[in-house]
Amino acid sequence: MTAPDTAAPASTALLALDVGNTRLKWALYDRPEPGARLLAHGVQFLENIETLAEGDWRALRPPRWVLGSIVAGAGVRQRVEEQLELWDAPVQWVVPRPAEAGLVNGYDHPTRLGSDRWVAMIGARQRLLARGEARPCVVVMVGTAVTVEAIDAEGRFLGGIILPGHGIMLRALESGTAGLHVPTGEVRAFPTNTSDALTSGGTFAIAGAVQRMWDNLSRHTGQTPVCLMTGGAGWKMAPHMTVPFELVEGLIFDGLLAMARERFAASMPARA
Ligand SMILES: Nc1ncnc2c1ncn2[C@@H]1O[C@H](COP(=O)(O)OP(=O)(O)O)[C@@H](O)[C@H]1O
Ligand SMILES: CC(C)(COP(=O)(O)O)[C@@H](O)C(=O)NCCC(=O)O
Ligand SMILES: [K+]
Repeated sequence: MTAPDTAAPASTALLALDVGNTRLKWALYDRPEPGARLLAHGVQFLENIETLAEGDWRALRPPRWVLGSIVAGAGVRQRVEEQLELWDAPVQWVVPRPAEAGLVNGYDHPTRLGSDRWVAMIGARQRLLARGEARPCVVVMVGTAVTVEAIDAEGRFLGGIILPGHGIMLRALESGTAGLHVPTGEVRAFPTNTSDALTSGGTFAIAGAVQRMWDNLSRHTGQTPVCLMTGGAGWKMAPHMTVPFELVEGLIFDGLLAMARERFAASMPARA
């Protein structure tokens, strides 16, 4: 039996969430698969989560599915879930698996990997495959923390590193010393004042860490890796990188769409 043409079409919209330690990023798509149309998107600092249901989300097309990555704590998760009560759609929070969407998880305990790292790597792998580049890949995420992951040409996540982001590095130095309370400086090759010394130090630490992982992966695979960089503070690093890289927005959302296809596409209404 087919539904009459006059019936209102059921929503096939997907709300994708990326909840980090500083900000919640969200994107609403018309369907749960790569290539879906972006209907709306936004970002809120975690302290403003309570405004979402009455604010940004109020007039949205109601999603049928909600798929999210969260690395913030249980309290934040609870607060996000309260806002999601606006709709009937239950939320699925990603838990990294041993393998998913073409990627194999090399972590000792796969579920202990940050879900944002797993989802971004799936997004990176999909992006490379879509353009026919099954090459080793370094994935850099510059957020509250910085993560640098290594994936080989076959889609195996070999391992990755975690280091403090710009803000945490500065706050750590400020709180651990007497003489480092200074304004933000410039990145210089040879800093000659405290502000520039701190800003350059943090930037070189991140750029150097990426260089090191890129070298490790080159040596391990014997191939030249692709480097994809994403995250809220990626633009700050872009002028100072020492390996060839691409700054890509929304790697996490690419990953969430690929996972959504595997989870939800089967329950999509057949297209005319
Ligand atoms: N408007 C902005 N101005 C300056 N820095 C920003 C801005 N937005 C984001 N950032 C930087 O990006 C980081 C947050 O990036 P994001 O990817 O949202 O992190 P997370 O996923 O950890 O919440 C902040 O720690 C800050 O360094
Ligand atoms: C490393 C992270 C803190 C990064 O968080 P973010 O900067 O995106 O807020 C997060 O991915 C996390 O909590 N990971 C769990 C531990 C791990 O990945 O090994
Ligand atoms: K993140």
